[in-house]
Parts: sequence; structure tokens; C-alpha cells
Amino acid sequence: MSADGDQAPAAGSTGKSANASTGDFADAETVLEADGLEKYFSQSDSIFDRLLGGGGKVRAVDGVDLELRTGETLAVVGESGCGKSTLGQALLNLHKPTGGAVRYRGEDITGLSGRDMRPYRAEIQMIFQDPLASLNPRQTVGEILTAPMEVHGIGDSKADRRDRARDLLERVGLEARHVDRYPQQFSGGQQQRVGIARALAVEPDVIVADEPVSALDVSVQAQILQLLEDLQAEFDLSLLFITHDLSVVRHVADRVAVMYLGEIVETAPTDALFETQHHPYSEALLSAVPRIDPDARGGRIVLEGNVPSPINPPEGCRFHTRCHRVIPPADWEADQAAFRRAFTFRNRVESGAVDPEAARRRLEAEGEPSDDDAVAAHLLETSLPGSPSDLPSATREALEEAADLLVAGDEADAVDRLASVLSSPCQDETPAVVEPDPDRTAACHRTDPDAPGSPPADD
Ligand SMILES: Nc1ncnc2c1ncn2[C@@H]1O[C@H](COP(=O)(O)OP(=O)(O)OP(=O)(O)O)[C@@H](O)[C@H]1O
Repeated sequence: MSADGDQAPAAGSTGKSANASTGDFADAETVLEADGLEKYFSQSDSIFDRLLGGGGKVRAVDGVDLELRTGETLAVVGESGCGKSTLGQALLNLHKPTGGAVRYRGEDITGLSGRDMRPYRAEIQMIFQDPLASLNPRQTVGEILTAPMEVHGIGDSKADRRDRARDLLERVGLEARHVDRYPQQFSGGQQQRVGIARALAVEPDVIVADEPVSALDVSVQAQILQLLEDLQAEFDLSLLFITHDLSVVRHVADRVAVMYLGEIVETAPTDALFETQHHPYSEALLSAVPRIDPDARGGRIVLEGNVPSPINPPEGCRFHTRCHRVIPPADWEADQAAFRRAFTFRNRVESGAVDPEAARRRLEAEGEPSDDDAVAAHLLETSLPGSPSDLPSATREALEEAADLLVAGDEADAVDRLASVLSSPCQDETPAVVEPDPDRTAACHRTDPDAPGSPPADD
């Protein structure tokens, strides 16, 4: 076991790339599968909704197809709130799915609870982000490890189970004599080792690890990742590794599934994904990962705006409001970058982020002219990235008219005016999942040759 003080691996360091690059797992049997899996949360239980009389559904996981193959580590990555944890928990029926199916070795286990789920709980275990919160502070580590063995009929006797617990502690890099200690007597890294030992106690096939290192000091992250990798080989585990941190993905994962707003937008072997991305969201995520290889350094892609609400996700491709490669309409007369800038203005107006009264107050406070024309000009200046001068004249006019309409309080008309010149095929249809390369999937109109308005790949 490596000593405390090891650094977490940076992207570009050696990892599990041998498997990933040779596609060793492409033909492996599927052990756990999500098929059109949905988990919607009802908002109507909250006090606000009761007071306000209603509430939408949070579409946390929205039609996910995913297969975990025997012996592989599949990383699920995406920004905070995209539904990774909900997906992991829905796979284990810790959240009852609201649609679709979960299959374990081909058997439908969707929504099983209690007794019916018990045999599968031994096969599919979970490791949580916060080790201390997931360990009972009133139980000794020995009790924490032997309780699930007892439930699942592992071990011949109490003494046998205690021996197994001591053995497990050693396997996860702790000392057998610590079996009578309590969780709070361990450091954060050691607590996570206990969490891992508990998952292993029932001899599972599959472990779903939800951000297992993100609560730990950087200095112990690498050790825990290494431990998981060693144990995976030793126990022949299949690992679903949930993380927002792409810099650890390269080290741990054979394959990656990129998640955005409840959907999987791309899957690929790890090395292949780090080399090329077929979905612009993956491209943006990867552009933010520090690279060791200076040749691999490209510009960082800063995405427009925040992740939209999963209660009311954008129509068509969910990523289109932020996508730097959003497709212009067929009759667009300038380049794609110009369309993206003008489209950003439209999205900002539509989301209510362009506020004429706030602009007027600001101009007044700065001692600048604050008549309607000045406010409209200010709105364009601050909410349209770049200059309007290189936009097609019809677009420029529409933007100016929309700014005037906003100042006049006609927000709906402003939105309509912008929509009349700035619409994208990405808004109209949900992208189909295509296989641009062997063992890769992507859901982007740009990778689908049959999609409407799909431009050449190198546009
Ligand atoms: N019990 C719940 N009730 C209502 N909404 C929920 C519930 N649990 C999660 N959500 C919402 O579902 C969406 C997905 O949340 P989830 O925790 O799965 O995302 P995540 O990608 O794991 O994020 P993070 O990395 O921050 O944990 C979020 O909008 C979240 O607010």
C-alpha cells in the first residue's frame, strides 16, 4: 500500500489504459443494465408546493441506457446535479425507478424492495462519498462488517464472521486488531477503507462507488483509488464509478459514460474519449482537465450559463442552450460562432436573465444617460457576447428590436422576435444515439448523418 502523502493521479498519467485501448471489455458479458431508466422526483411533497398548490417533476434520470460489463470499471461523469447519484441509487433500487428497467445478469430487478431485493443486495453493493455518515457510530468496525454477513448467511459462526472481518480489514490496508474500534477513531481515508470492507463483506459482483474519494484529502485519494483497483482484480468486481472529477477517471476507468441533465450523451473507452470527443459536452468537460502532455493542451471551453433546471429541461437536445457547437439554421448567413453569440442573447432573454430595469438603475448610478434608447443599447452591449457588427443585418435588426421590446416591457414579443431569426435544429429534435466508432455512442445531431441540419463533422 502506498504511503500517506501520495498525490492523486493527474489526467494523462498511466492508468487502466491497457484495457481501455484494447477494448478488452467490448465483448464481456453485461452484469448490470439500465434500460430506458427513469427516476423522476415529485416536488409536490415540499412545504412550498403544498402552499403553492403543485410542483413539477424533477427529471433526475431521464431515459438512461447503460450497461456495466463483467470486470470493467465504468465511470459516470458529469456536473453536479446531472443525476449521477440518482442513477447509481436507482440501479440498486435505493430509489425506486419511475420508468424503464434495471437488469442484473439479465434478470429484471426493477423496483424490487425488501425481501425480494435481498439476494441482489449481496451482489450489488454501494460505497458512498462520505464514509463517516454511512457508518453507524455506535457499532464497532467488527459489528459493521459482520452484520451484513449475518443477513446474507455468510460465515458458519459468529467467530468465523469475526475472522472474516479481521481478514477484510487487512485486505483494505487496515490492521486486524482494529476490529473493535469505532468509526470515529479512524481518519477519513481509513473510514473509507472500512466502507469498502463493508461493501466487500457480502462478496458482491458489482460495486457502485459514488464519489468515493471526493470527500478525502488529495493526499489519500490516490491510495483509495489504488485500493479499489487492486480489490477489483482480486475479487473480480465490476465497478460503476460515479464522479464529477475527470482527472481521476483516466486512472480508474476502462470506459466512461458522460451524463448531462439526466441523460447519457456519450459513452466511450477511456483512452478514446480522452483522444476525441463526439459530443460537445464531453469536449467541454475534457477541455477543463489538466494535461501533463503539453501537446494535448487545447483551449478551455467555457460553457455558456448554468445547467438548466431538470424540472423543465430544454426541448430537443438538452445541451443546446449551452452548446458551443449549436447548429445554425440552414439559411444562416454568417459563421457558426456568430450564430452562437446571437443565440446566447436569445437564450438569456428567454431565461429572464436580461433585466432592463436593473440596467437603467446601473446607468443612473454611473451618471450615464438612462433613456430607453440608452438602456436598449446597454442591454445589447452587456448580454450579447462580442459585437453585433459581424452578424447578418436581419439578425442585427431583430436583436435591436428585441432590446427595444424588452425596454418597453414586451418580453414575450421580444422572445418571439428573436425566435423568428435565431432558431436551431438542435431545439427541435432529440438527438438519436448513434455509434460513430466501434464501442462508442453519442447523442448529438452533429454525429448523426441522418439528423436534420447536420453539418459536416469538421464544421
Ligand atoms: N430526493 C430528491 N427529491 C427531489 N429532487 C432530488 C432528490 N434527489 C436528487 N434530486 C434532484 O435530482 C437532480 C439530480 O441529483 P443527483 O444528486 O442525482 O445529481 P448528481 O449528479 O449526483 O449531483 P452531485 O454530484 O452534486 O451529487 C438534482 O436536480 C437534484 O436536486
